[in-house]
Amino acid sequence: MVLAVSIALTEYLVGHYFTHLFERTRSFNASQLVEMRNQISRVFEQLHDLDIFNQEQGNACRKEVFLTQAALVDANRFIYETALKVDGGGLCSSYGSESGGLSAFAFEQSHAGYPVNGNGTTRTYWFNAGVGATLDAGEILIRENRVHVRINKGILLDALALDKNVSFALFERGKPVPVLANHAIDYSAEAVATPETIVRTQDAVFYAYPVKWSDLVALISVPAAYYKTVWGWLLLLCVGTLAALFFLLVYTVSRVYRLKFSLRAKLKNALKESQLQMFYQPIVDMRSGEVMGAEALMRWTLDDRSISPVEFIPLAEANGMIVELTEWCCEQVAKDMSVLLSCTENKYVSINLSSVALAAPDIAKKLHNILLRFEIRPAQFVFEITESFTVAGESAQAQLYYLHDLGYKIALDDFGAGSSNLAYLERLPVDIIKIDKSFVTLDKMYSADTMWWHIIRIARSLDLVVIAEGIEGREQVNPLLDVGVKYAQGYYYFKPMPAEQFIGIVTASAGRDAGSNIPVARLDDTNKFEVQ
Ligand SMILES: Nc1nc2c(ncn2[C@@H]2O[C@H](COP(=O)(O)O[C@H]3[C@@H](O)[C@H](n4cnc5c(=O)[nH]c(N)nc54)O[C@@H]3COP(=O)(O)O)[C@@H](O)[C@H]2O)c(=O)[nH]1
Repeated sequence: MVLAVSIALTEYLVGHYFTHLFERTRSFNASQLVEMRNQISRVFEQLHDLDIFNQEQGNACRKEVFLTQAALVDANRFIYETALKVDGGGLCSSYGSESGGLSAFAFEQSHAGYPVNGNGTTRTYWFNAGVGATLDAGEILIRENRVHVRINKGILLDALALDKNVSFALFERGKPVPVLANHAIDYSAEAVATPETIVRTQDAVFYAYPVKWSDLVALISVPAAYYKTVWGWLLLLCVGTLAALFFLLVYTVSRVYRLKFSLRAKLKNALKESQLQMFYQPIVDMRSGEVMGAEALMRWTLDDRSISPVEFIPLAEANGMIVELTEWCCEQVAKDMSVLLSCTENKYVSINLSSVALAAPDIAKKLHNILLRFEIRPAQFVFEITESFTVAGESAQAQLYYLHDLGYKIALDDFGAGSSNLAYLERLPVDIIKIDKSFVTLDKMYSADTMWWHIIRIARSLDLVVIAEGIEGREQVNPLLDVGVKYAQGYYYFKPMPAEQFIGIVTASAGRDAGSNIPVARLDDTNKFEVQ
């Protein structure tokens, strides 16, 4: 896999490099070539003028003609030689004679050249890299009408500024000998036949493309070693990345593991160091707004950070601390609420009873003893259990009956969210069901025949008190009241709060009730549905 990825990356990078070279040489064909042609054109213009003048003077190879040309060659270092055609078929050369060093010009007789049209004239180029040709491999012959110029091919290739390991050559299609090359280059018929794709051989990597200004093909190549080097580095990079990812994974897992462990250790200290606190979320009679009671919810503040019970209760369940935590919770709630409950017979408070805690022998007895110590009336105390009760087994069920027989109320929390809630209604001594907040969201409230409506029908037929959880807006209230649900808990009414604040709210509303004739509801006797 690493191998495949590194090869794919190498192909991509080498391809990218070739595209870059391709763009560079293409722009050479455009801008650099234009610049080069401009320079050459200026020379040709002067030579044309000379040619016209010479024709007017009889068109012979006279001294002024070759002297003017020699001066031109002198002024333009890239020109080796210039020549004008004179009467009789000869060439008057800048070398100073009619034949001059112009044996190279004979090259045009035997080779076709590459015509390039522009500015109403045709300029023909001859390149030569072939063996035994009369035109030097390092030069280019150009002819326009009667004017001939032999220039240094470096003017073309130097402009490319290619790396020394990059070979660039122009080929005639099908001919393996380059007409122009910066240095020795192998011919790849496959690359020329499939332009703009990368072709690899044992020795080199090729990329070919057609040259716009002629029917030549440009072939770029780099040594195979270049490809291998890139591939080697990428392979190393892939292996390195994989190793780094592996170490990162190991590090993350070990960190999370350590954090969990330390959280567990910190939870053990939390009780001793008074980091735990009980909050109370009021439960309200939606008809009158009267606060009927509260659900006690545990809070843990560690280093100014509040840790959610969703995080630490399962941790306590897993490491055997849940019994200790539940006993502490029961005692704290009893401490916080005993005075209030003794003064307000119609109010109640509930605590959450984890099924794991309930599986512990004698937990029910211990909780009852705590509540006895604080003289809490069982009718004012509710134990909330959830669907996870299935894991608790026979003894948990027996303990729940024990509490119920003593007069405590049992509420089935998050009703509907779990899969075995209906079975609980048969098996367990349930007095109250709390409809899970996921069933009474606004979108579900106004659609007919949804689950919450069926839950209420079941509760009604079993004569159970129903509390709707998660009431966040006024819009959820009326549909619930319409079907006879009276009690609710949620942010619309109150968020969970410290004990003093809750006691303040209850005390204030009790005072108001006393003066305002609002009938004081009792959970015991108002919990029956008015049958419609
Ligand atoms: N065994 C124990 N379980 C406990 C105890 N204390 C809490 N818990 C359980 O932890 C769960 C998360 O509780 P918490 O973060 O406290 O969230 C409660 C409310 O704050 C929240 N809530 C109440 N009203 C709304 C609302 O309108 N919208 C909204 N999005 N959330 C709201 O719901 C949580 C109470 O849910 P429930 O218990 O299902 O009635 C939670 O499961 C607690 O039971 C503990 O001491 N022991």
